[in-house]
Amino acid sequence: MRDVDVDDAYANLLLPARIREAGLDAQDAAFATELAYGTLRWQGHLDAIVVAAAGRPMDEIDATTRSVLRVAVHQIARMRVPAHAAVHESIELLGDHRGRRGFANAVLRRVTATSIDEQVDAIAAGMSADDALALRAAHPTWVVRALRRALDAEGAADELEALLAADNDAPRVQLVALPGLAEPAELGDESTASPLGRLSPAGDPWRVPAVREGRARVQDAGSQLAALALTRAEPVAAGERWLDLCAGPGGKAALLAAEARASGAHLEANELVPARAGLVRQALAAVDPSVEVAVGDGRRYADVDGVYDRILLDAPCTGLGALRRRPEARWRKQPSDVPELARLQSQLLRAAMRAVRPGGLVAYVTCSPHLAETRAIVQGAIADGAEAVDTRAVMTRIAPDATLGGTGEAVQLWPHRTGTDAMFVQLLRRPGGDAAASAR
Ligand SMILES: C[S@@+](CC[C@H](N)C(=O)[O-])C[C@H]1O[C@@H](n2cnc3c(N)ncnc32)[C@H](O)[C@@H]1O
Repeated sequence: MRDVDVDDAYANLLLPARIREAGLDAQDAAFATELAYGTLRWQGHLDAIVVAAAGRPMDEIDATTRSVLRVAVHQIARMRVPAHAAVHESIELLGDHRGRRGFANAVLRRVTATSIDEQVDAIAAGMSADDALALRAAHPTWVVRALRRALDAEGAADELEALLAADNDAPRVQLVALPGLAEPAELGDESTASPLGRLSPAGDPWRVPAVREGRARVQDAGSQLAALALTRAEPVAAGERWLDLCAGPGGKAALLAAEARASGAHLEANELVPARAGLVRQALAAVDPSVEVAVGDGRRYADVDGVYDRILLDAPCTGLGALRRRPEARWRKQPSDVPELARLQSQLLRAAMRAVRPGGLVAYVTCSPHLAETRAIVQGAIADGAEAVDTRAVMTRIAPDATLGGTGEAVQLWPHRTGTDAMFVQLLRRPGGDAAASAR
């Protein structure tokens, strides 16, 4: 917790390694995971309780004590750990540092003196309605507002609380059976929104042989649907050239590569960050090691005119649609990230629309429902001449049972409806070319 707090470590990379080092059994590993991920998801909420009890802001509490207090209050507020046990174990984590122990003891005595609900009600009194909702649902207020605007755009603002609750639920791991290499039935019995997907059986997904053998992967069903929208929008002609423009770490590239192999298309991948390009190569190794992975800024494809038949632009974004999978992410993002990302997204989409051939398809995808990263970017491309393809019709054909959101011809998936991350998908066609070229 301290490494995430102080060094900006990623919990989902750090925790599995720490659990392995500690040699925890499955039950203790599950408990440690809920302690860490739950505390990180609820951090803003827990901090408000700690600050009220401590009478000082979090940044005036040393990092170790801060982390210990958050974990302790999470156990008291949200897990079924008896308060005396949570307090005792937490204080022990502070070793023999008398100052920290005394302070933490005093704070936790206050926290355990009344019910958590009463404390939260007292903190919320006098707050604006948005701030109070943000406190109760443990999201920053600007994120609550952005999510409400995105839901409101499709007339579903009344689903906001359900969405916030879904963000706070630990999601089950979802798997994809790579076409031509594995069948979904090999992965388990519980289906997902994707025709290629299954919920991972409880425990480590590596216990599933197809996952160990690289024939299946961990992947959210929303990501699967986004990739399939591009590959299955219309028939593939042998020899088509596909590009995954922002491919790292390679989840969708692996699925695109399997789809390309099955249909006689050729995939190329590109990624800005060299280390992430390495992850793309790893992801592709079991599917098609011959896929070329270029390293560089995707905006340079603006100089490549009309070369590709299909391009996936899974754009760098705020990730506000995947908050349930990245426990600490919501507290790290800033509203000021949005305009900067939107500028990059527009430039990348302009490059993709140039690099695709006339009549070819670009899938613009984000794992964020923020309207500035979704609708506004697509509207910009359409103003520049791109043609919107009815993505809803394509997705309905691929996933007939999924409850699709979105406005116009775009698809917006939602965790509380489809059990997926909140992926946004819009297929765009470069004007010109002829219909025959699309179905060569
Ligand atoms: C949303 S992620 C892509 C996820 C990937 N499609 C997958 O399914 O695993 C966006 C990626 O774009 C990369 N990126 C950021 N800026 C870029 C740029 N200017 N050109 C190319 N890639 C970029 C990021 O490093 C990141 O790996």
